[in-house]
Amino acid sequence: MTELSKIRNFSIVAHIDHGKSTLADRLIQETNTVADRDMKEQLLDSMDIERERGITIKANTVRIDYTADDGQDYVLNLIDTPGHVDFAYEVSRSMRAVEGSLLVVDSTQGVEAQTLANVYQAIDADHEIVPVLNKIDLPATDCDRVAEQIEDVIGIDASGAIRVSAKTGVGIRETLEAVVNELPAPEGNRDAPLKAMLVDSWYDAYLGVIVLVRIVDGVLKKGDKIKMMSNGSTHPVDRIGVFRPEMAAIDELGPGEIGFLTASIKQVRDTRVGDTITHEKHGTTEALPGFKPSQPVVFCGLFPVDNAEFEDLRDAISKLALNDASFSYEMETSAALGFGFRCGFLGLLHLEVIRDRIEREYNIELITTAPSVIYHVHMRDGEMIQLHNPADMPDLTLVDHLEEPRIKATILVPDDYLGDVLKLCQDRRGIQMDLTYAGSRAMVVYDLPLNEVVFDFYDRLKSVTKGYASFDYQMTGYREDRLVKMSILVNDEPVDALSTMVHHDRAEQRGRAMVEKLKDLIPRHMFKIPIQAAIGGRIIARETLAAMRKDVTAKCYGGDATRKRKLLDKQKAGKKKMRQFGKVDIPQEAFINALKMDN
Ligand SMILES: Nc1nc2c(ncn2[C@@H]2O[C@H](COP(=O)(O)OP(=O)(O)OP(=O)(O)O)[C@@H](O)[C@H]2O)c(=O)[nH]1
Repeated sequence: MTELSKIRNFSIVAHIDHGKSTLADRLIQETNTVADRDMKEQLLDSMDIERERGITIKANTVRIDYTADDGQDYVLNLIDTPGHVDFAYEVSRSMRAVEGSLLVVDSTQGVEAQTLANVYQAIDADHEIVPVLNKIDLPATDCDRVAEQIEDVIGIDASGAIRVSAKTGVGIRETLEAVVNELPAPEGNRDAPLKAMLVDSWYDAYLGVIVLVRIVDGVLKKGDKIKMMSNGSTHPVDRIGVFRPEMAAIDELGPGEIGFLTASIKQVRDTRVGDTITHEKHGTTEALPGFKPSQPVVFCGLFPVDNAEFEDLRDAISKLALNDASFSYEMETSAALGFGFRCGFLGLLHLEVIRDRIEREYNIELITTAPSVIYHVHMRDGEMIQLHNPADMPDLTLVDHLEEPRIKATILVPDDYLGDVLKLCQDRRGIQMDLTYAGSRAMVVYDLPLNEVVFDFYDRLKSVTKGYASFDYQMTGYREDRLVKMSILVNDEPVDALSTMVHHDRAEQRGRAMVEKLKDLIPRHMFKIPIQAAIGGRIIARETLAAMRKDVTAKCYGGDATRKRKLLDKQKAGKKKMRQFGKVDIPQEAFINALKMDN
C-alpha cells in the first residue's frame, strides 16, 4: 500500500487529436512502465477499431512508478478519458476518481470546443489543472498565443504552461515533475470503514466482469466480502490488482489508490457506475454521491441482411451489451425487414462503432434503419409515451402534442467561416444563444433540436469549415414543437424503416430531398418505381425511377467468359446487400444515406 502523500491521481483532458494518447504513451515510456520492446504506439487505445479510427473510447487506466527529482518514489495513476462528444459522460465519471488534470492543447491549433467542454468538467470536479502545450516540434507552434488564449477563454493561469512535444519527448520529464509538485495528493483514512467508488466496469472473456475502483477510505484485500451499496448484493473478491498497463495482481488497495477487482460478477449490468463498494461486515453506512446512469439518446434498428443470421445477431448484441452498459437493445420485428433489434446509443459515433464491431468481429451483414431520437408523445388522455421509433407513432387523433429533445451546442470557428456556421445552425432550426470572440475565432452557442444534429451535423460542420470548426454539445431538455411523421412509399408500399419525424414547416423540403436521394440510391428495375413521401394520407413529394434492365455484361462482347462470370458474380454480391420490399430491392446504405441532408 502506498502512503497518501506519495500518490498522484490524474487524467488528461484534450480536444480530439491534440495528442492525449501520444502524451500518455510517452509518460509510460519515460518511466519504464513498459519495456521498450513492448511499446506499441498508442498503447492505451486497446481495441482495433479505436486504433483504426484513432479515437479512444473506453476509459483506460495505468499505474506509473516514478522516482522524482526530490529522490522520492511516487505512484502516479493516470485515467485516460475518451475525447469524442458522444462519450462526454464517461469523461465526467472518470474525473471524479482523480484530483487533477493535465490540460493538453495543441500549440499549433489552440483551444477547441472539446477542450472547453472537458476542462469545465475537470473544474466541476474541483481539479487542480496543469496546462501543457503540445506539438512544439511543429513549425506552426505558437505557445505564447495559445497560452494567452487559455487564460482568456478558460480563465486559468497558463504562464507556467509546460511546453511539450509528445512526439520527440521534449518536456516529458517536466510534465511528470509538474504532476508530482502541482497536483494534490489524495486524502483518505486507512482506518475508516471501506468506501470505494465504482469508476467503471467491463467484461473480460477470461476473468468475467472487471471493476475499476478508486479507494476513498479503508483497505480492500483479496478474499474480502464486498457489498454494492446500491442494491445490497455481496461478492467475495477473488482478485485485486493494478494496470501497468497490463493487469498485475497486488495484495491490497489502500486510500487514494486506483485499481481493479474481480469478484465472480456475471454481467456488467450488475455493477452500477458511481456505486459505493464497502465491506459486507463493518461497512460504511454513508454512500458516496452517485452518478446518474448514461442514457442512450439515439435509436435505430439493426437487422441482419440474411434472416437466417438472426440468432447470431442476438448472440453478438448480447455479448457487446455485456461490456457496454450504455448500449441498450430490444427485439423488434418489421414487416419489411423481418426480425432484428431496436438499439439505443449515446450518439452516432457510438452507433457506428457497435455496428462495425458486429459486422467485423461477428461477420454479420446488417441493415441499419434511420436513427431517431426519443420523442415525448403527449396523448389526449394525459398519458406520455416515449417514442423511440417513428414507425410506432400513435394515431394522430389521439395525440395532443409532441416534444423533442434539445441540445446546447458550442462551436468554435475561425472568423472566416462564421457565416457558414450560422447558416448551417439556422437551417437546422437552431436558436442562437451567444456569440463571442477569442482572438480571430468566434465561439457560438446554439440551442438546437437533437434530431437535426444526430445524422450528419458534425460532418456538415466539418465540410463547411474545411475542418476548422470544433463542436461539443450537451442535452438540455424537451420542448414542444410542430412535429409530424413522414412516411416513405416505394412502389406504393410504405417502408417503415424509412419513416422519420420532421418539423411541420420543413416537411415538404425534407420529403423532396429524401425522395430525390432515394431515386439515386435505389437501382433501376425492369419496371418503373414511384417513390413518394407522405404525411398521413397526403403525398408531399414524388419521384419516379424509370425502368431499365441493367445488363452488366453488355459491354463484354465476344467470348470473354471469365470476365463475364466475374461481373455476374459481382452483381450477385451486390444483390446480397439489398433488401426486397415488395418487388423492389433497396440497398442497405440507402437507409442512412437517404437522411443525410445537403445543407
Ligand atoms: N508533430 C507532432 N505530432 C504529434 C505530437 N503529439 C501527437 N502528435 C500527433 O497528433 C495526432 C493525434 O495524437 P493522439 O495522441 O492520437 O491524439 P488524442 O488527443 O489522443 O486523440 P484521441 O485519442 O482521438 O482523443 C497523431 O497523429 C500524433 O502522432 C507532437 O508533439 N508533435
